[in-house]
Amino acid sequence: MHFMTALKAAWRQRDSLLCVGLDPDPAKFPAHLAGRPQAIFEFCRDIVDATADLVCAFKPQIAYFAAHRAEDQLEALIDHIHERHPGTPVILDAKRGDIGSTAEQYAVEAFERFRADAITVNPYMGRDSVEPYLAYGDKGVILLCRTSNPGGSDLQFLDVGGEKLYERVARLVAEEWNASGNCGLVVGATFPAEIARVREIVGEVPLLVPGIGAQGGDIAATVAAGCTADGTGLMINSSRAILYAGKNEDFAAAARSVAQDTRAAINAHR
Ligand SMILES: O=C(O)c1cc(=O)[nH]c(=O)n1[C@@H]1O[C@H](COP(=O)(O)O)[C@@H](O)[C@H]1O
Repeated sequence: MHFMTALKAAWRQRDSLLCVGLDPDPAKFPAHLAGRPQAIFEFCRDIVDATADLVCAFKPQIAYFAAHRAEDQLEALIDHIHERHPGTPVILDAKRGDIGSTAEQYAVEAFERFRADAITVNPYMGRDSVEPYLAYGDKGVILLCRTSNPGGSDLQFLDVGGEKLYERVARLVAEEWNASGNCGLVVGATFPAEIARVREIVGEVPLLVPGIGAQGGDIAATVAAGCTADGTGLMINSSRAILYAGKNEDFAAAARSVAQDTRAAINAHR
């Protein structure tokens, strides 16, 4: 299924703009998982099973798996999501960016090895570095635009001939790179004014918005700035605040409870 079709269905069917980020850090796992060879998979699987009916997407962050030589567990996790929770889009957060021939390999990795429905990509190297992902017409390509971190301003806020660099990225994506309708943009919840500006530039293009929860972004301001006229258009990501809500064997139930509250807080402002 086309990533955008699945995303729109998930927004509607789950009544949710919440994306749960899967950033597994074994140092923060409940004690009963210590030393288990598949702990990363088991932790994420239980979070996924406890929250799937509440989300519009899951976003596994590849570094948290690769750092622990656990790419096989990432593969198993994405397979699990597709099999047990069909129709739930999986965004592989890899923030790739390289010359075309290398990008082709990254695209194979994301879409064929890991079977992700979408990937995050850094647009800094320009169009030919993004084309290998765009060539998978049914997969989502979500480009960094105005990132949530303080240092994002170092480059993204530079004036590039009468507009800021992040505005140029938004315009390029909306007007040129999105010919197949499979692009999205990353805009941090920590910068609601820029979410509004990006929404103004890109029309209905979906925005992945990390930065609520642990990074302190404002849910009400994010929703007000970024929703489209039909009350959708956003994948609002929270990772640590949901994953580590509980510290014991009931961690998945604790995660569900925070995910429920977060979805309700988002929906209260749509
Ligand atoms: O592309 C991303 O997902 C991303 C972009 C950005 O600007 N800021 C940002 O925090 N992220 C990711 O979103 C997640 C945020 O995690 P929490 O702060 O724990 O909710 C992490 O996986 C980050 O890598």
